[in-house]
Amino acid sequence: MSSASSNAKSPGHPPLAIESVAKHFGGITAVDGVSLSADAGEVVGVIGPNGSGKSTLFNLAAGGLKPDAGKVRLQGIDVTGWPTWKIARTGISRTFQIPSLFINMTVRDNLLAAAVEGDWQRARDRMEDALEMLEISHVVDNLATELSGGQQKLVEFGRVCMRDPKVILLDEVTAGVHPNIRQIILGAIQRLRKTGITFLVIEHDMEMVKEICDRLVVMDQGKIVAEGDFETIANDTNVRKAYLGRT
Ligand SMILES: Nc1ncnc2c1ncn2[C@@H]1O[C@H](COP(=O)(O)OP(=O)(O)OP(=O)(O)O)[C@@H](O)[C@H]1O
Repeated sequence: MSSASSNAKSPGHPPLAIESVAKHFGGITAVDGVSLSADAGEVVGVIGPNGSGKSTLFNLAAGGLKPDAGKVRLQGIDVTGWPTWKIARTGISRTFQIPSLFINMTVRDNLLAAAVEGDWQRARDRMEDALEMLEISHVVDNLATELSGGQQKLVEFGRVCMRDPKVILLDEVTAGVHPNIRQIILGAIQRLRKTGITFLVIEHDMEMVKEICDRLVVMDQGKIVAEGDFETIANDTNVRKAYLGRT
């Protein structure tokens, strides 16, 4: 797991800064000039109705997509348009709504395959930490196909931890999982944020958002329409319009 010192803020540079990014798909504007930055150890919730641009924003930050305009900076380094593997090695790592594991490999090999360092002892230590934190040590020799959907989400979270991340993007990580697994995930986020890791989380589960997020940004039609703490957002008219539609 990363140490607090290795995730220390570079002076003047937030861990993650997204600056006026935009992405179009043909005639559709999926993300329309979004700016967002997050501090070390902060958990920022990204919410909004279906199709509002949340996943596209994650893809722009993590390298799955290249923005048509704008910049993504990681601790001040311009990583805009870098390939996913290079961005992951630099420190932004993400999970997907549907876990993307190597299904015919064991949990152990799935974790070790995500290691970024050539030092195998450190990689094994990091794996042991992840297995213990996520309470999946007992399935370490199981194939990914033998796991429940919730356990697969835990392994995907573990794979992110193997990459020594500074910023973790979680895409609906607790959707559809058993309450016990949800608690394990919440505990892991709390533990990792204390080491200085920054989180951006896409969530539809408002209880989770209320429990874990320091700040929320609300997206609608590719733009940020509101920003603030849970109470502020819950009472914001733009947010109600976004979720309930316009008259
Ligand atoms: N690869 C693509 N090609 C064409 N249009 C796309 C593509 N990806 C996303 N879109 C469109 O961009 C808009 C934003 O989609 P996006 O998936 O980012 O929204 P979202 O907020 O993550 O939605 P959800 O909550 O349903 O996952 C939608 O209109 C979607 O149809």
